[in-house]
Amino acid sequence: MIKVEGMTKSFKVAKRSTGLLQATKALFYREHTIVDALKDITFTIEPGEIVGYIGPNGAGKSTTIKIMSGILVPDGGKCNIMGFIPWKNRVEYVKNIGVVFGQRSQLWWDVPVIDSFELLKDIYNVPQQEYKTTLDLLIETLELKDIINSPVRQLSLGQRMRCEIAASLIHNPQILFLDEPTIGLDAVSKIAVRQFIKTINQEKGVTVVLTTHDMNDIEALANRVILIGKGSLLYDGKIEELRKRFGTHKTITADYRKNTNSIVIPGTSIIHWSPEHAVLKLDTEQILTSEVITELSKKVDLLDVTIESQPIEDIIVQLYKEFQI
Ligand SMILES: Nc1ncnc2c1ncn2[C@@H]1O[C@H](COP(=O)(O)OP(=O)(O)OP(=O)(O)O)[C@@H](O)[C@H]1O
Repeated sequence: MIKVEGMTKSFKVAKRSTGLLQATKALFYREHTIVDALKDITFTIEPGEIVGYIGPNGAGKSTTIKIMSGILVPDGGKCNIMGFIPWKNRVEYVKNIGVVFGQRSQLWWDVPVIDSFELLKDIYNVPQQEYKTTLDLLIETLELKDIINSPVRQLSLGQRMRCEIAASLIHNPQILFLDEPTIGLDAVSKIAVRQFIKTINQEKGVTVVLTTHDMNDIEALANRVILIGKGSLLYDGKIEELRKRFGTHKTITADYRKNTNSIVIPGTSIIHWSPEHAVLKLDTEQILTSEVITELSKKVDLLDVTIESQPIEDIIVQLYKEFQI
């Protein structure tokens, strides 16, 4: 459905000069630097997938989304989405995609939300009956009933984001590009947005490409991640695989009957210890979790044990360090 091959994009950025002399010079002659936003990016996305497109600030995520939505033209490489070249067949192509930029609004600021929806219906030529069915569904699932008649400027960020997502789906697209859809939202709104993305993916088969800095979004939604850094693709695979390969730390929390001997188990480190409670960290490449529990039960009279895998957030931070991005 989405095929990106060897995609490159650079930006020419004017160097900013400091000092009066340099600023005067810059009036006549401007120095430029080239920022390689994307270097040889290749991936394929199948219909019905939810893919998390992640990377640190400035990695090239938004640039990729902009190219895939037809807003930007790459310098090199190929991009074929549902048989379209996004920036060439833009008018026809955009009927098939929905785009949400969390930091920017596609709704008209001063008019009631419903008027923006009506306008989008006309822009995309959505038949009245189809529009009504879609709108009813969006109003119900995104809980828009009480806000749809308010102008966008009066909405909270969470309310606006729900309207943005609805707006991107008015024309029933098969692909949804979401660029940081949960940025700045409170916990409840984040969960609502995630739930909705899941629903349209499962019930309507919409393919979703999602960029986010919130790893909870990724864990809740994506089963595959594409990691980019400094414009290069660094990892493309399943989240479980990412965990297996990079998330080798586990935390074991144990409660036991009073025992004043400290707990030393090779392959583990003690994060916290008290006579009735201990928290150990282990590296599964050095010792199995089951071996640690066995050793623990030899040393203390266990009452309760919990095992926690390394949070995906930690794994990603570790990856950023490893790839030096
Ligand atoms: N219009 C532009 N002009 C000049 N440079 C740009 C432009 N757009 C992006 N860049 C540069 O390209 C690089 C990639 O930017 P991009 O916005 O794609 O990153 P990102 O991964 O989306 O970052 P963030 O997480 O901060 O949103 C950055 O170095 C950025 O400064």
